[in-house]
Amino acid sequence: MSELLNNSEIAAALEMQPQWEREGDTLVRAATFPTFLTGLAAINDIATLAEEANHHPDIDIRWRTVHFRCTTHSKGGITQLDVNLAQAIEDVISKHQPS
Ligand SMILES: C[C@H](O)[C@H](O)[C@H]1CNC2=NC(N)=NC(=O)C2=N1
Repeated sequence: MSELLNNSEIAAALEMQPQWEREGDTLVRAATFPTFLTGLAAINDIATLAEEANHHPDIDIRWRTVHFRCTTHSKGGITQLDVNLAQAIEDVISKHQPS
């Protein structure tokens, strides 16, 4: 699960997650929320999932826009853990958007 993915595996994962992009050894996503506090509520939910997975995104909060970066620091690149985390983050982002 935490072995480095090759380029085609990463490309296939991104096909499933079109909101995410690859920046070198990291999967990245910028999400804009209705309010600053909504963004923080989403981050709180993501933090719980990250703790459960023992795999954590890098998070950069810019008012209502939150930048997520997923990479496996201990491996120095992208693993299935990052793909799974990106999917979990995407699900939380969707839940915190206006219906
Ligand atoms: C001991 C090590 O820090 C832990 O296994 C986890 C914590 N969360 C982590 N998160 C991420 N993104 N990469 C890691 O290598 C990682 N390691």
